Amino acid sequence: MARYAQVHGSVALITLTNPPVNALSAAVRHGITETVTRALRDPEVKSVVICGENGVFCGGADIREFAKPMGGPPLVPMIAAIEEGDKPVVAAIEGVALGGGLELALGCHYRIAHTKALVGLPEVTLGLLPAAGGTQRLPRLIGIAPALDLITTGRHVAAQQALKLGIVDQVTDQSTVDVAIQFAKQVVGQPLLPRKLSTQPTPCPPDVDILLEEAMTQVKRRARGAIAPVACVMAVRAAATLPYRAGMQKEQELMATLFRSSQAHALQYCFFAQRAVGRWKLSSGAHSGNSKPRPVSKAAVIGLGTMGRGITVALVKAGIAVVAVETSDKQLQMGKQIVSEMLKREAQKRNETPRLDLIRFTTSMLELKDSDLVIEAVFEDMPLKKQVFKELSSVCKADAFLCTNTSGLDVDELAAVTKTPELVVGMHFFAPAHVMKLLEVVCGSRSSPEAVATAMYLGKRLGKVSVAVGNCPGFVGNRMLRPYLEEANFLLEEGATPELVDGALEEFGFAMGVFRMSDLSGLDVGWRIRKESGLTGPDVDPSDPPRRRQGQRYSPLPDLVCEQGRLGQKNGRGWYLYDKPGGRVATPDPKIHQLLEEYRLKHGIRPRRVDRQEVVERCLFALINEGFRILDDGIAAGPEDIDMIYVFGYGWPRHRGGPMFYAGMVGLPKVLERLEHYWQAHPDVPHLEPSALLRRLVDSGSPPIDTWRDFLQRPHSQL
Ligand SMILES: CCCCCCCC(=O)CC(=O)SCCNC(=O)CCNC(=O)[C@H](O)C(C)(C)COP(=O)(O)OP(=O)(O)OC[C@H]1O[C@@H](n2cnc3c(N)ncnc32)[C@H](O)[C@@H]1OP(=O)(O)O
Ligand SMILES: NC(=O)C1=CN([C@@H]2O[C@H](COP(=O)(O)OP(=O)(O)OC[C@H]3O[C@@H](n4cnc5c(N)ncnc54)[C@H](O)[C@@H]3O)[C@@H](O)[C@H]2O)C=CC1
Repeated sequence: MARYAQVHGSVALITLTNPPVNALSAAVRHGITETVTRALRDPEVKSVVICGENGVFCGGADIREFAKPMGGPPLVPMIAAIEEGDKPVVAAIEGVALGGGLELALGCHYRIAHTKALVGLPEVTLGLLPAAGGTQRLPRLIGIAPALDLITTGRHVAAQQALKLGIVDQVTDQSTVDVAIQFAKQVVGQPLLPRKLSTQPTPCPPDVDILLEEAMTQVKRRARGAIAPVACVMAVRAAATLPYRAGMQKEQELMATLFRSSQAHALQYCFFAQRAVGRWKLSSGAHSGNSKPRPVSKAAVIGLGTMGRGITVALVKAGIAVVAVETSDKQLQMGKQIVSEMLKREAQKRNETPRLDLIRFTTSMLELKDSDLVIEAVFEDMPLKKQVFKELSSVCKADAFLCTNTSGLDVDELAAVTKTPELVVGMHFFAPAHVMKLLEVVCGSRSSPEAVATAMYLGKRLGKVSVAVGNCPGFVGNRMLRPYLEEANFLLEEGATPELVDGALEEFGFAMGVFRMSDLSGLDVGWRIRKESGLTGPDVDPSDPPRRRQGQRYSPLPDLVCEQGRLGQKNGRGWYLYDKPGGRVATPDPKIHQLLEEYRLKHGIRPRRVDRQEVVERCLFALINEGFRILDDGIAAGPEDIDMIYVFGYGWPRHRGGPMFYAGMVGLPKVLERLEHYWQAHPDVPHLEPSALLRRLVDSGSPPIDTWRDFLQRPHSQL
C-alpha cells in the first residue's frame, strides 16, 4: 500500500506502508502506480517525495511473492513512469533502500538519505540480479567499476559512502522527509532530463573491455559455481555496450533464467531459514517468543587456546567486558599477547581503538564472582571439564550462566556436577571464533528456557547465526561430519587420491575439500579422539581385523598419516605438502600416493577408478543420511536448522541451500536409491543404511521440505 498526502500546498508525499520493511508487494506496487499517476495529473502538485513508513524506505521486492504466480503491476514500467514524468520526484531514504527499493529510488530524479541509511542491490545474494533497471541505471549513475562491485557482491553501502559514490545527492541527520520536501520545492523548474538516468550515457573508461573481462574472471573464481554473480557481470556489460532499451532487454533475459534456477530457490530458502532458526522452541513449550534473555554485561572465558582467544575477541568487539582465565602465567601471557594482536588488527580494519581495557587477564578463578556468563574453552577432556565446572559452580554467583564450548561432549554430564544445572548450556563456536558466523546452542535436558534464550541472544549480539540443538555426541554439525570424513577415507582406500576427492567437493562448491580442511584443522585432533575411543593405539581390540573396529569398517589411513609425523598445514605436511609449516599453498605429495599404493597392496585392495559423481554421492549422501537421523532423533528442530549449521559453520555452498535442501532438490527417491546402492556394496558401513525418516518421506511421496517436521518420529524431543 502507499499513502498519499499533499503537503506544503505543492508537494505530493507518497509513503510506502508495508511493515516491517515496506517490501514492494503487489499491493504496494499498485499503491505506488496509483499515487504517482494522481500526483503527475494534479495541476496543484509541482513535485513529489517518496518515503517509507516507520523510518524504512524499502527492503526491495517482496521475496515471499517469488514462490507464487506474479500479480499486480510490474516494477519496470512502474519505475519508468516515475522517471518519465515531468515533475521532479525525490526519494527520502531512511533505514534501507535495498534491491527493488534502491531501483525505485534510482527511477526518482533525486535521492536524499539519512546519515544512518544503507543502500544496496543485494539481489545476487538471492540468486537474482537487480532486474528493475538496477543493472542499467546504476552504472549510468556511478560508472562501471563501482557498479560492478555493488551488483556482484550485493554489499550494503552506508549513506556517506553512497554520497561519495554519487548514489545519493545529499545526506542529512535531520528528518529526511522534511529535508526532502524542502528540496523538492527548490528543484521545481530545473531541467529534469539530466536527472533521468535511462537517458544518460554510461560513463566508460577507455579500457572498459579489459575491466569487464577481469571482473568476470574474478567473479567466476569467487562464485564457486554460483551463476547469479556471472549474470550480474553480463548485465553490467550490457549497460556499457548497449543502448538503454537493449540493455533492459538483456537484463530481463538474464533475470528470466535466474528466476527459474534451483540456485535462486536455494538462496531464497536460506534467506528465510536464517531468520527462522532464531525462532527456537523447546519440548517444554518454551520458545523464543515467551522466554526472555537475561542481560550479559560481564562475561568470562576459561582457557585462552585457539577457541578461547577468538571467543574473547568476539565478546570484546560486542562491547562486553571479559575476565579471561588461564592455568599459568606463561599461558596467560601468551594468550594475552595473541588476543591483543587480534583485537588491534580487528580495530584497525574498522578504524577504531582496540578495547583492551575491557579484558581482565588472570590465573585466578576467584575473579569470576561477578560474571554474568562464563564460557569454558579448556581442552576437550571430560574429567578436566568436570573439574572446571565444579569450581565454577562454587566461585561464580548463584545465577551465573555456565556455558561450555565443547565440540561434542555430554552437556548434561557437565551440568550434573554443578549446583545449577538449569543454568548450563553449550555454546559451540567454530574456529576462528571471532570470524565464523555459526553458534550451536546446545540445550541440555535441564537447561532452562532463560539459559537458552540468553545464549541465543548473546550469539546474536556477537553477530552470529545461533541455532538451538539437542545434546548428543557431536551435536548436529560434528555428528554429520563423521560419516562424511569416513567416506572420504574409504574412497582413498578404494582407489581415489586426496586431490580427486577434494576436487569433486570443491567443484560442488565447498571452499575446501575434506582433506584440505582436515589439514587446516590439524590431523592430530581427530587422531587424539580416535585414540581416546580405542579406535587406534594400544587400546585396540587385538581380535579386530586391521580394517575393522567395533564390528564396522574402519580405515586406519588417517592414523598412518599421523604416525608419519604429518599433522597437516601447521607442520607443512599432511594429506598434501605445503610451501612451509603454516603455509597455505598445498601441492599433491607423491609420498602420499606411495603410501596409498603400499597400503592397498598390503591389504589386498585392487584400486579402481573412482569418479567425481561417486565422491559427491558417497560423502554427501552419507552426511545427509545422518541429518535425517538427527531430525528423527529430535536433535535438530527442522531441516532449516541443519542447513544453516552447514552453510554458516562448514562452508556448504549457500547456492545449494544446505544439505537437507539439497537432498530435496536432488529428489529424495534418488538419494534413497543411491544410499541403498552403496549400502549393498558396503554392508559393513552402517552410516550408508538409509535412515527411517528418509524412507518414510519417500513412502509418503517425497513431500516438500517445509512439511518434513510432520513426519518426525520424536519432534523436538531433545530440545
Ligand atoms: C521476473 C521477475 C521480476 C522480479 C523483479 C525483482 C526486482 C528486484 O529488484 C528484486 C528484489 O528487490 S529482491 C529483494 C532485495 N532485497 C533484499 O534482499 C533485502 C532483504 N532484506 C534484508 O536484507 C533485511 O531484512 C533488512 C536489512 C531489510 C532488514 O533487516 P532486519 O534485521 O531489520 O530485519 P529482518 O529480520 O531481516 O526482516 C524483518 C522481517 O521482514 C522480512 N523481510 C525482509 N525483507 C524482505 C523482503 N524483501 N521481502 C519479504 N520479506 C522481507 C523478513 O523475512 C523478516 O520477517 P520474518 O522472517 O517473518 O521475521
Ligand atoms: N579448535 C577448534 O577448532 C574447536 C575446538 N572446540 C572446543 O573448544 C575447546 C578448546 O579447544 P581449543 O581452543 O582448540 O584448545 P587449545 O588446546 O587450543 O586450548 C585450550 C586452552 O585451555 C587452557 N586450559 C586448560 N585447562 C585449563 C584450566 N583448568 N583453566 C584455564 N585454562 C585451562 C590451556 O592452557 C589452553 O590454552 C575444546 O573443548 C574443543 O573441543 C570447539 C570448536 C572448534
